[in-house]
Amino acid sequence: MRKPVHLEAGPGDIAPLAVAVGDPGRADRLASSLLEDARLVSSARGLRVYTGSFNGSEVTIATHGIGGPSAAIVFEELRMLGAEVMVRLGTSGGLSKDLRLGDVVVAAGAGCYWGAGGSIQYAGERPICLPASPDPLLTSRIYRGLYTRLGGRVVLAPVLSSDAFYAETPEAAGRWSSLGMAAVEMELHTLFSLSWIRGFRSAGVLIVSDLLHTGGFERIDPGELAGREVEVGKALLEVLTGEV
Ligand SMILES: CSC[C@H]1O[C@H](OP(=O)(O)O)[C@H](O)[C@@H]1O
Ligand SMILES: Nc1ncnc2[nH]cnc12
Repeated sequence: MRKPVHLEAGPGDIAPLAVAVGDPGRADRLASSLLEDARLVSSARGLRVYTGSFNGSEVTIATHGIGGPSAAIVFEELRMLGAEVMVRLGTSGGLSKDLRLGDVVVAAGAGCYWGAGGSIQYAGERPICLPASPDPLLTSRIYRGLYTRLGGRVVLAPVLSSDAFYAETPEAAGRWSSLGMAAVEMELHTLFSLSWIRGFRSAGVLIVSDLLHTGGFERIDPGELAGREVEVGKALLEVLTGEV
């Protein structure tokens, strides 16, 4: 197996259980609010990675940056350093009219534009469609655990991983929604595809931070999002480190 060339962490710095986030500020918040004895094990390129403990279990909280290609490098290197389970805790734009700001989407799968996110380059010379599905048992456990802990504001549905945040339009959002996807984000197609290629378990949990179906790109208040990240992060870590 190759050695990491981006993360500065070494052997023993990464826990088997990793929560991955796009925003380094979210990694800071989750580590300081939820982990005991958190230590910063990498900050190369501003992608801060912490390892500490939650409920007596060792956990890594890692930043993967924005977009599939950046995220793929971090997922690959976390795997090289010993991660066996990776759960992305991200934000997303709501496509389904049933979603409100702050709701949570647990990803049942991820679509993408053909060739997006760097994933296609893993598919070989005559590209095939990679299976972009999370670990089904882990996903079911997370969905049930979050539904109970977050008072039901949780849906289980496929999402779209886009490569172009500012190219999204209400029309595109309507089309994606009509194809069955509840929310749009940017890295889960890459995470799910890689999980089967590299042999780790994955799942995706997304807080709805903006609504695309309203046409106005309505966005959550930053303070409310920060609080919701910690609330959802705590519930997620309880599920991931608990029994069953
Ligand atoms: C809001 S900019 C796009 C950025 O946000 C989403 O996830 P995260 O909040 O974890 O960064 C999306 O997937 C992109 O990474
Ligand atoms: N509209 C959106 N598109 C992609 N990623 C997002 N993350 C939060 N909102 C998003």
